[in-house]
Amino acid sequence: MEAIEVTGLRKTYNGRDAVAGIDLVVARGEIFSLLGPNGAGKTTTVEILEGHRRRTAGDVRVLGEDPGKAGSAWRSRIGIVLQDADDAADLTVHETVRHIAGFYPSPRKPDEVIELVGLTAKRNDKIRTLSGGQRRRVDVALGIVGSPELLFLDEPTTGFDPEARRQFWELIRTLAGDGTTIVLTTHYLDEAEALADRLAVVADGRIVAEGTPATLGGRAASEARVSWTEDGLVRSEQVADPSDLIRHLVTSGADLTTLTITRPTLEDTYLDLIGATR
Ligand SMILES: Nc1ncnc2c1ncn2[C@@H]1O[C@H](COP(=O)(O)OP(=O)(O)OP(=O)(O)O)[C@@H](O)[C@H]1O
Repeated sequence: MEAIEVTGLRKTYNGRDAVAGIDLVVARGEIFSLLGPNGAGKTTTVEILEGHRRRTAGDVRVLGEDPGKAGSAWRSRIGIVLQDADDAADLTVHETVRHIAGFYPSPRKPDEVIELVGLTAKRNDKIRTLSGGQRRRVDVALGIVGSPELLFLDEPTTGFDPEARRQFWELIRTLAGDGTTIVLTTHYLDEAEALADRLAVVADGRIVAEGTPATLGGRAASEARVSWTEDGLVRSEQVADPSDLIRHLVTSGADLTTLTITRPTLEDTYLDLIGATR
C-alpha cells in the first residue's frame, strides 16, 4: 500500500481554485518534497492530507484512510511540524516533549527525541528562553515524538543556522532510514535536492513537474556547458555529451586548469518551470 494516494484533488475558496486538480502518489518510506512559489497551493494540499482542511473534490487516501473522516487512531500514526507552531513557552523542553508524548499510544522516549533534535543541553530550559532556531527544533521534536509512520514537515528549517540545517538533514535521513515516510514542503531548493527521493513542483494549484531531483524537468538530459581557457581567453560551449569535446581539448593542449562542466541547477530548472506558468 502507498502512504499517500491523491486523485483529482481540488480546493476552491470563494469560487477560485487554490488546488486545481492534483494527482499524487507517495510510496512508503519515501522522502517526497513539494516545491512551489508563495500561494501555489502547497499548504492547502498538505493540510487536506493532514485532515485539517476539507477538500472541494477528489479522492485522498493517507495511510489507507480518508483524512476527512479518519479518527484518532489514524491521527496518532501521523506527525506534523507546522510553520510557526506556538509552543507552551513556560514549560521546559523536556516537560513539553513529555507532555505531548503522553497523547500517543507508542511514543519515543522524550530524552531520545531531545537528543535526536540536538537539544540535550537545553533539556531543562524554558521554551521562551530558546532562540528561534532552537524553538523550531522543539517543533520537530513534537512532530516525531509519537513515532509517526508519516511525517509532514512544512518549511522545517526556516531560521536554522547552516550547521543546524545539516544536523536536521541528518535527522531526516535517520528517520527515513527507519522507514518513516516524509512529506517535506520547502522553499529551499538545496534542501529538496539534498533530501528528497522525489519532488513535485506546484504552481497555480497544479503539479507542473514531478521527478527525482536529478531528472526533474529534463534536467539530466539538458546540455552541459563546458568552459575552459584558450590563449588567455575564456571559451565555452554547450554540448549534449561533453566526452568528445574534452578529448579534443586534451589532445589540443588547451589549458584545463580552469575547465568546468555544468548542467542546469535545480534552481534553474525550478525557475523555468514556475516562470512558464506566469
Ligand atoms: N482560508 C483561505 N481562504 C481563502 N483563500 C485561501 C485560504 N487559504 C489559502 N488561500 C489561497 O489559496 C492559495 C494557495 O494558498 P496556500 O497557502 O496553499 O499556498 P502555499 O503554496 O502554501 O504558499 P506559501 O509558500 O506562501 O506557504 C492562495 O492564493 C491563498 O491566498
